[in-house]
Amino acid sequence: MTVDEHPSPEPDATLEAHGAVMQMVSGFWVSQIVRTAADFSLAEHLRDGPRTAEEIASRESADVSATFRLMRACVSVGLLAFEGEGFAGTPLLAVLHRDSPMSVKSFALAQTAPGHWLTWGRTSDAIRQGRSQSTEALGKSIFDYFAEHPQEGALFSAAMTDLSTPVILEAVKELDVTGAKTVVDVGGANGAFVLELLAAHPHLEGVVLELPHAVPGAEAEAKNRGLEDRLEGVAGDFFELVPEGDLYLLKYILHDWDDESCVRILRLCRQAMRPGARVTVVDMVIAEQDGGFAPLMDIAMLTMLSSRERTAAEFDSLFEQAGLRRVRTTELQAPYSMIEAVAV
Ligand SMILES: C[S@@+](CC[C@H](N)C(=O)[O-])C[C@H]1O[C@@H](n2cnc3c(N)ncnc32)[C@H](O)[C@@H]1O
Repeated sequence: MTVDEHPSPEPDATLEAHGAVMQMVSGFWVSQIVRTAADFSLAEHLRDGPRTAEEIASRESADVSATFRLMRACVSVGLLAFEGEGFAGTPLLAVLHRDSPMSVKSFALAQTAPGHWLTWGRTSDAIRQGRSQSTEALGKSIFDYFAEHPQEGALFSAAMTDLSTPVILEAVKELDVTGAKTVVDVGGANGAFVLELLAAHPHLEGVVLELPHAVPGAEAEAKNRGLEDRLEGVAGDFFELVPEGDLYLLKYILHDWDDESCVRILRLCRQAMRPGARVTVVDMVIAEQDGGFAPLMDIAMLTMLSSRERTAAEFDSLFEQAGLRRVRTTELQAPYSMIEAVAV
């Protein structure tokens, strides 16, 4: 049905629906307000107690009146509360602190940085054409863009740690590493997954296979955690060569790629696997009729990378084509699952 053929007026249109959809549409204002709160380090400045807009503006070299207006808007979205003449942080603000164990600061900054922001602006074109719009928006794929904009690339790697931490903590508890010595984090960004596993199991050694621009981030994170002696950063391309190992971690990797590319990555893991080795995939598992978070990520994957979230059957098909067989699926916090596979 075209728009012109649509019956009008729409009988179900209510004031509540008007308000709810208005709120959805202005969601991007909120994204930018949260980004700016992170950019101006409000969580860090307010950690030890309330402060006035003048104090924040002076610390951040910003306009006083505009800073007041930003902070007032932060009250509207629940990050701040009015406190006397100034503002205090709420529990929501606490996770914008860079040192919070549950920090989402890098994620807030990365999602609103040009690589994602400009590409998301072309979502209608992504749906019309059924493919990513990063070339139109950025002139290249997002990973090539990050290689040319290393600061934004580093921010993305840190954002992946933010996004991943709760899921990693669960996965590490569930993952059986018996018999494994070398763990390869394939496209591991800052290595958050493998480093958490190394911390839990002192007999393990880790490798982060990453694009050259992302390897220093993994090495720095290993050093931060005092694990640099047990982690090797390998600059490479997982479409060309995957290092030998006993356990392969592919977290949020397969959802970045089309089926053919996924099979190629998995086949290279299969070829490099030592006897008895396993591949562990952590990704969302989507259902055909899914009304949760996974369909939103699915659109992000389409728009950014021409890729997708997959059903359990679609993962099985990838494994089969790569000479692997699924042996275990563990549901992590919805909609994530950990899927383990072995060589056929
Ligand atoms: C969505 S992120 C996932 C990062 C990490 N596994 C996690 O879950 O936090 C995808 C990662 O794959 C890396 N990557 C992309 N193409 C690659 C390639 N050809 N070879 C190696 N790494 C690659 C990116 O640099 C990025 O860090």
